[in-house]
Amino acid sequence: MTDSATTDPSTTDPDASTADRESIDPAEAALGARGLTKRFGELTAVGGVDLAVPEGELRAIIGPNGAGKTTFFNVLTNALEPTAGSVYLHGEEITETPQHARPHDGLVRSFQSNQLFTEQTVHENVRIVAQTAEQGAFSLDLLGRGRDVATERAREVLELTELEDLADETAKNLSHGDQRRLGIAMALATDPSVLLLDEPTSGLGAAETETTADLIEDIQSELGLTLLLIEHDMNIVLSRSDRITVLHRGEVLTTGTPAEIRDDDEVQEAYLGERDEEGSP
Ligand SMILES: Nc1ncnc2c1ncn2[C@@H]1O[C@H](COP(=O)(O)OP(=O)(O)OP(=O)(O)O)[C@@H](O)[C@H]1O
Repeated sequence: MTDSATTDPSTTDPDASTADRESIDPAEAALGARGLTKRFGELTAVGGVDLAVPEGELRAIIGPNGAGKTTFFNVLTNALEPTAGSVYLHGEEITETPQHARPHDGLVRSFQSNQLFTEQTVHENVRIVAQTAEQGAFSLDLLGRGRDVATERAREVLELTELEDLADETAKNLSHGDQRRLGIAMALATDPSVLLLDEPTSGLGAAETETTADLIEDIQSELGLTLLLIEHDMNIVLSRSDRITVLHRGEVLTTGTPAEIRDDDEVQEAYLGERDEEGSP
């Protein structure tokens, strides 16, 4: 885990703005956002969010249902065009970069199960993505070098994600948890520097949740990736994240270390308030 707690001004200044709670400027972060906003008509799903994730940090994004987490991911990747604000990747502004070009810059989101090539093997799924990522470098690839590089990359990624034993299995036959793992492997095949994971453990049982969390921690430490993770499982969030950003009604409620977030009254109120509104105990 990265030790960034010592530079967190929110520990000394309770009135610090949300931007001040970040230890660095968004424009200098591995992944940054400034004033990022997405409106759907009258509804502001994401309203002026500032985020600055340093290199190598595992940052979780949490918040009650409807807080804007998925919309925030969508505007970071330009799957949805932001209404306002800026996005930065390794110090470069990428707000105008189209969605399809962002993996080339290193910003990648894990593949969802509906994006798998279900009739292909696990190895083919990863190789196809690796080869597509290589295409720029090997566009006149008459000797098939791109395919060789992609095959080798797929082998490395399957080893890293512990999918080698399932390499020849057809993707549609995988368990839910292994399909999630394959979605992460496919993202890694593009050689990202910043990886976005949207609820990687949702719908998984306790054992598969733990193995997926172990995998996420392993790939972060082995590849030195910067990771942004939307996650509902608070045990995972509190035990695995370096820092946590809490979204509430489209805005950053606070950012802090797991210990700070666990003890934050405002965070507890946000979650409890939401439960009250839903009528749950
Ligand atoms: N395409 C859309 N058109 C209109 N409203 C939308 C759209 N996408 C999301 N919203 C609304 O924006 C708000 C934020 O939704 P979002 O899915 O980003 O929240 P979330 O924090 O990811 O929620 P959950 O934890 O339930 O997945 C919600 O009120 C949602 O209904």
